[in-house]
Amino acid sequence: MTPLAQRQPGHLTLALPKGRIMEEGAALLSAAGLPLTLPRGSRALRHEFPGVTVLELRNQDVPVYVDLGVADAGIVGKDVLIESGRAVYEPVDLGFARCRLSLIREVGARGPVTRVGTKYPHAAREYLLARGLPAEVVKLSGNIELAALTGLADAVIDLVQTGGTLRANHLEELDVLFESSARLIVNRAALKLRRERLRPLIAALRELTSQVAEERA
Ligand SMILES: Nc1ncnc2c1ncn2[C@@H]1O[C@H](COP(=O)(O)OP(=O)(O)OP(=O)(O)O)[C@@H](O)[C@H]1O
Ligand SMILES: O=P(O)(O)OC[C@H]1O[C@H](OP(=O)(O)OP(=O)(O)O)[C@H](O)[C@@H]1O
Repeated sequence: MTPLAQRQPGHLTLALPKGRIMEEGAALLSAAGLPLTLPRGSRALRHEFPGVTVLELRNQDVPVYVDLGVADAGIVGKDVLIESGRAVYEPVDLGFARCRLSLIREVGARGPVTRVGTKYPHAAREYLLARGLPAEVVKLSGNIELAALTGLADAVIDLVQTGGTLRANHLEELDVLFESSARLIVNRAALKLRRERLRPLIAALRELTSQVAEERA
């Protein structure tokens, strides 16, 4: 991929994560006026449309591609953005993929928290440090709640939305670290170099998401 400054200023490169954000994210970008129709079942990782390229990435890689300027903008969960520590511009809360990052234990668990399993080690360490809890943090990759059920850890820090996973596994939420939703993120240099493409996109997404917020209220 050509570096930011060498790509045509009128062309946008967007980073979208495969998984639960992809479909709604692409639909919002289309509603905001970008000509995207992502193919279903394709193994292609890069999709070309008039004036727009979409890169299909893992969630954690979206802030990296945007911060390093390979993508001009992207969509990612606030949880992943916080964990990445990347100082990208975050102009729009898109209002979907709402969930919260929480401290979770087995119902009725007693004793000190000495080891915590999580996919979010930076956020977890910061949280534990702020509370003076000297627990070890173990980085895991999925089905995080199993760590609390099996004794791998005596608590986990993971996402909660409906609470269905907690109820199905006899777990309880003890504290909320932060709330999350999908965000538009933008490379700061691209905001200047591709101002005439990015400013209208940001404005359209703000307009669309404020409509969504009004409909919800
Ligand atoms: N149960 C949920 N309800 C609503 N939003 C969620 C839920 N779980 C995760 N999210 C949000 O959606 C984002 C993407 O979730 P998704 O399930 O696609 O990721 P994943 O497949 O677990 O990630 P990875 O790429 O690490 O495998 C998360 O970063 C979070 O912001
Ligand atoms: O409160 P709930 O509505 O049950 O949602 C919370 C669950 O959703 C996410 O998992 P996901 O289904 O994405 O699987 P994962 O563990 O592979 O990320 C998250 O990690 C929780 O396990």
